Amino acid sequence: MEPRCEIMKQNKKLGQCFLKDKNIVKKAVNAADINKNDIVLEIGLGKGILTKELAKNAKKVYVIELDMRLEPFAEEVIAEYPNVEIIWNDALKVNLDELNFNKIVANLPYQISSPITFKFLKKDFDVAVLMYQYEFAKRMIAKEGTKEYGRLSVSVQYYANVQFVCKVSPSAFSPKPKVDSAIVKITKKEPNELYYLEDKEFFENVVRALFQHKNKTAKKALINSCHEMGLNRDEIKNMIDTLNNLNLSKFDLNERVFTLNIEKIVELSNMLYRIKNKL
Ligand SMILES: C[S@@+](CC[C@H](N)C(=O)[O-])C[C@H]1O[C@@H](n2cnc3c(N)ncnc32)[C@H](O)[C@@H]1O
Repeated sequence: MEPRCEIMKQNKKLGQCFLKDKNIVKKAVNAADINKNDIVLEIGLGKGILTKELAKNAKKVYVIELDMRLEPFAEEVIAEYPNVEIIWNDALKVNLDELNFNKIVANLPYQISSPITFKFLKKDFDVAVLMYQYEFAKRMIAKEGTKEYGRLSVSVQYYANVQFVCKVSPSAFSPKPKVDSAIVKITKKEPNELYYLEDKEFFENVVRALFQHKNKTAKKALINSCHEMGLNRDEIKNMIDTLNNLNLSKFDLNERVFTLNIEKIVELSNMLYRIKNKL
């Protein structure tokens, strides 16, 4: 008998464009180099096309899926691959610390791309191979000086090395999405590879403040978005004066924000933090 889901209406709000191209599925699994020691986390079961390929190669696969209408597909997958465990929940609400995985592979629901990526970056893992909307992937891997470089690029590349695997056309999915997609490979940096930060939260606030005005000079961006750092205009102006007087920094506050590399942004954040807290 045809599974119930064959007549299920796919929910676009849940990003339900399921993969049908097996070559793309294999590319994702190969990019993650899945082997029998791996415990893999996948977000979004769909009809299980990616889950099955992962389960064939891995020791165990956890899949977090929100839509319980997909249960018949889950039953079919588990009958064939008992090393699959489905967690019926919103991936944004699941406590990932309770799952012991070392790799992540997923054709993500694009509406949660940003929050789920930041949730992953807080975790330790060997590698994540993830499908994103193409434009989002380009922003993730963008380098300073390009038009795609922004808050996402800095926030992700601070914690991880990001590599473009391949572009994926709408015809790889059913139904076809209106946009191109891309597979990206994310490798977390080791703690000793990370630039030293005085304060993570303050760094995030500085990045947010700067990239609200990425075509302006760093000085103007900081003044215009001072509230993002919990400061008023006089306070930030005084801090900038102090910074200029110190004349220690490796950068020029008259540089445009989108030309600042991560090292310079970290340095700027640390200097401002020290001035603010009189350290
Ligand atoms: C793009 S489809 C991918 C499905 C399947 N892995 C594939 O490649 O064909 C995204 C899947 O994520 C599920 N989903 C959407 N939002 C979710 C959320 N917040 N938490 C968990 N699953 C979610 C959808 O129901 C859908 O099955």
